[in-house]
Amino acid sequence: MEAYLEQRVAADARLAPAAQILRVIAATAVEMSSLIGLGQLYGRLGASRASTNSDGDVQKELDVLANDMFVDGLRRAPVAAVLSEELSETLALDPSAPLVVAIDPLDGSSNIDANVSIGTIFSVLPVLPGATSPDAHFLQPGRAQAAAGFVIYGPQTSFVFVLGDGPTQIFTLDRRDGLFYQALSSLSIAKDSAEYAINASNYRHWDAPVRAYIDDCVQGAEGPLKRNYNMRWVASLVAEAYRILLRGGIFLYPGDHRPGYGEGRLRLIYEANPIALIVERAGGVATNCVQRTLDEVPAAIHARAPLVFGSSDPVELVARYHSDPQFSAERSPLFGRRGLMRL
Ligand SMILES: O=P(O)(O)OC[C@H]1O[C@](O)(COP(=O)(O)O)[C@@H](O)[C@@H]1O
Ligand SMILES: [Mg+2]
Ligand SMILES: [Mg+2]
Repeated sequence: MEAYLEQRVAADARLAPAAQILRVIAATAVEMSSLIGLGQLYGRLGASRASTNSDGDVQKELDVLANDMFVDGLRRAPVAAVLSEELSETLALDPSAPLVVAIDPLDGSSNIDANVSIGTIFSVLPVLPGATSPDAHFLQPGRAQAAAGFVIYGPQTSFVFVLGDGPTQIFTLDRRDGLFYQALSSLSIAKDSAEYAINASNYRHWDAPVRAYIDDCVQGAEGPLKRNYNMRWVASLVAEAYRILLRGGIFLYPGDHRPGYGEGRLRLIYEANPIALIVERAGGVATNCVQRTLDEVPAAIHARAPLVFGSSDPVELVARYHSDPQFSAERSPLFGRRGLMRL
């Protein structure tokens, strides 16, 4: 990985600060990977604490440990401020630094004790000239990101990132020497796929267009989409994103009618935006069901956003279900009934 970073910085010296942040995150991820690998031998990392995070979620031991480890690491990088899922307010670091970092230190917390893949997601933004508060740096649309990425701690620990205007990269940790090596030389998300990921237990809470799309997937070859689908739901965004990068598919976490879930569950700045950049730079599409995620202007530092991403064909199809109910009616005689009953 070092050779890749050096080569990019040699070609464009302006990438040096972001490259330094990637190095620090990679080094911290190596430590995280080995302690996660110890599981119960280290202690109950998945145990709940008495505390809650910025969003009211009960914090797990590993959420807090991961937050402390990454924040400590970022103190050694050119970072002006850190926004973390686990901190209610932004943390000011080096006021002369050119970049800020938003981070979900531990993604997929519900999977810690279950020995299922979990991860770390981060977004690097340039400081906003003339910002009147530390929060203002983070309230930029995701297209402004200077770098972004995630680490997945699974059977393999891999570091997936974008630096500057480069394409998505995947480097995998060789646990024998503690270094990351390039796993794939070029990455391109399949344009189409018959695999979808959604938490279907929320079906009754979804809006009509999401229900219509999933209904049509479930009908398979007998339905309007005329093909059989397969479903996955890991409940770790990093694991769904990694799978989709490798073999295509669509992920949906839409807004729904549960209290507090009008904008879904995922946070725009440190979950949706970095995943969206990685997906776009690998040829995929990411939206809030209708519009491009990277064009959304965050309303608040911990704001949520509906997130749909993956292969371009199904993601664009979901947008059509939302923007044009007639489209669904034409495709599916069932939608007429759905429309009458539910729209
Ligand atoms: O439990 P649900 O509603 O299916 O939500 C699962 C989603 O929540 C998350 O766990 C949210 O992330 P955190 O674990 O960082 O809060 C995502 O990784 C995952 O996609
Ligand atoms: Mg998360
Ligand atoms: Mg988290």
